[in-house]
Amino acid sequence: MLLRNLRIFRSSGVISTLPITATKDYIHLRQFHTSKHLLKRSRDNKLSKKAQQEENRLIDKLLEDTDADDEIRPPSIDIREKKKQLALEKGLMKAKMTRELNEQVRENMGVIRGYDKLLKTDPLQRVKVNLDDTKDIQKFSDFFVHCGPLLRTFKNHLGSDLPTDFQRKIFTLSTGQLSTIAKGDSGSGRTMALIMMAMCLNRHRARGPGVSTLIIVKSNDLVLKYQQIITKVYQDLVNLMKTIPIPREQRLSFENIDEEETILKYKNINEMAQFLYRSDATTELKQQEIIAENPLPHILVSTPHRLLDLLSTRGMNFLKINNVQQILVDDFDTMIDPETYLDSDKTAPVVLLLDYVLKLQDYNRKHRDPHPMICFTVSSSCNNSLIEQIKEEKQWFDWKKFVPIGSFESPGSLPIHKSVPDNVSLGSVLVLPVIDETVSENVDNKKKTRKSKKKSKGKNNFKVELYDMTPFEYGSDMRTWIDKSYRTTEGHDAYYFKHRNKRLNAARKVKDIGFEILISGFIELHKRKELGLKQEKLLFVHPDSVNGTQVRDFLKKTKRKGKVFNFSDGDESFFVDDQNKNDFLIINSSALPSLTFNGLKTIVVLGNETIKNMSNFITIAGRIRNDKKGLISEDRFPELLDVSENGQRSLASSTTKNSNNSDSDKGRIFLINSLFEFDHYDRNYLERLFIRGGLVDQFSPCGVLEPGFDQDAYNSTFVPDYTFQYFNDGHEFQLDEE
Ligand SMILES: Nc1ncnc2c1ncn2[C@@H]1O[C@H](COP(=O)(O)OP(=O)(O)OP(=O)(O)O)[C@@H](O)[C@H]1O
Repeated sequence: MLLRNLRIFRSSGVISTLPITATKDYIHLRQFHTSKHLLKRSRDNKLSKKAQQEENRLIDKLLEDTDADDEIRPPSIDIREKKKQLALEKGLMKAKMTRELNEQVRENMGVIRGYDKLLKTDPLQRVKVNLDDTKDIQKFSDFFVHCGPLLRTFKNHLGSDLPTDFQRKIFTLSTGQLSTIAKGDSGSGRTMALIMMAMCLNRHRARGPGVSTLIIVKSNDLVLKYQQIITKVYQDLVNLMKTIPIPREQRLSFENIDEEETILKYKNINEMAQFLYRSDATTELKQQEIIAENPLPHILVSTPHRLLDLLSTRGMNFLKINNVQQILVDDFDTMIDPETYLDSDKTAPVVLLLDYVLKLQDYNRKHRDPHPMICFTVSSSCNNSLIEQIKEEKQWFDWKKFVPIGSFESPGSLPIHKSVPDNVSLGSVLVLPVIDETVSENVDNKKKTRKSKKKSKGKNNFKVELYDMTPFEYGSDMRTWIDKSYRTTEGHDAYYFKHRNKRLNAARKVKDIGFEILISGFIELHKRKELGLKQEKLLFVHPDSVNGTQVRDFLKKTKRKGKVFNFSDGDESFFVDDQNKNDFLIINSSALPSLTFNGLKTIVVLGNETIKNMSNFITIAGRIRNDKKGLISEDRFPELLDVSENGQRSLASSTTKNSNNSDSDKGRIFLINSLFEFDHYDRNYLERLFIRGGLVDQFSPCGVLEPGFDQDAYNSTFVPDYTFQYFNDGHEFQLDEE
């Protein structure tokens, strides 16, 4: 073989001699390299066409032989294989790098404070905020250019031009039209963020006419809240523009904005924004008339129900939402099943609406951003399975332009930081009804006097005793918290809700008595001077099974006045409005999301049943604000876990307290349950809520512990079904079913 090749080379006239040495391997190697080298040279030589053909034929043959004959192929240098291998590795490396970068972006976006130049990946390159790295404080104007006067109006409205941490994150993404599911704590400025994003948006010219921002909110009250804020800001803006005492042209250059690009181009509020909610026939008709006159408002705010009503009765030509630039959903998780999210038997109206609206969008348009930007705000109790489900089941997002805000992964599904802020303490009161001998004697006594008859009329034949529920000892071991929250068969929300529903199906009369016990308990509590409840205005939160007027009527017994919440009456400012002489504001727990009650310090919750689920619990507690603006500062949500060297997690900041709320800054929640009904499952539900809320601070309002609580019997009802194991770094653990 070797000799044959040598002959070929000689006959091609390219070489005359080839060094042959005694070592076989050396010959192979040397020959291989030399052959290749000479082959290349021979191709380069200017031979006659015929000679070249012959040359090529021979070269090809040689190459074939080279490939076929292992003897002359150097054992470890197969160039083609090597090349393939390299290409593969390069590809893999590139994919790995892209993955790593994406992960880095995703992680960093959770804590992003602005534009980080170093992370040059697709999503971040889209972010247009070009912040000076040395600048720590960003203002609204860093995110929204061309909105000078509007931002000035917002500044007047909020008393500040500094965004909250949550707002910084969501505004950063919106500058690049990046979609998000944004997790935010109570009072982090979520609602205001959406309002600003809608009002400061300049519609892409290429999109043509249409509704620019569709905002979907849970309740009628919330639509009214959006209406109130948007209308006020718009009016203030119009007034501001009227008062600027310089000619229009100069005014524009002075402000360095193009006025036509701002919302001032809309001639009136109806052109700028419209608000849809279910109401009486006249109001609904009025809403339709406004749409008919102004079919393309810049902003459309609606509840899912009302928009579905309109789309099904009037069709999509009536309301042009087929070409929106942004879809913003406030408190998305409160509109779906809070436990199973989309995996529920019933499709939630908001899901139906999003399916429909997003199908309507014209994806084939040839402008740069055909897919609308979508932002959902969600509460801090949401976990990763929400994003996973939406990814699996829905075509809503363009995932290439999606970055979540906040951490959806958490060790053991416990929150990384508190979700019930530490400006709130909770006292759990148990009410024991005791037969009141004096009243029952009077009732039984056939020979009652007229006076005693009068006295017993309308009075219960029981009195009440109040006790503190035994506070939960959280301990400092994270494994115990996880065990208690997730790993017991009977200690699950689904199990508890079934149990609770059975009780809710009881006869009306039984329920009424239960309710009466709770209110009587509150009346007794209210008398206790040391709690100072008589000097305060209180928020009364009640469950669906009673209505506000019932609660108000019962509360008359305290000789203080109550008012059932009505947004239109300006009840958000109930606690700071000195003109309002009522003492109690009464509201259903489902109506609470997104309401801001400035000055609120004390909440009374009527029974476990009022707390619908974890997210509702966070919402109730999140109504108490420690800041005059109505925000809750970030440091009120401290980290829950402190990972020590041995991988054990120790309690970072929260402890059980047995005080009557000595911290004057703290708000109080009085949760009232009837000892008559309160069983292990109720207690366990609370324990899980308290742990998952971030080890809620507890206080003891009554100073007397409940009688007869058997801690061992309770513990043995909720035994963990799983064990787990820590990895060295203390973060990871593995569940093993026992
Ligand atoms: N950047 C800001 N500067 C000052 N005040 C603000 C700012 N953002 C919002 N606020 C005010 O803080 C209060 C709460 O804001 P907002 O309702 O947006 O919070 P939220 O996160 O939606 O609260 P919730 O827990 O009710 O959902 C409002 O009165 C609002 O006007």
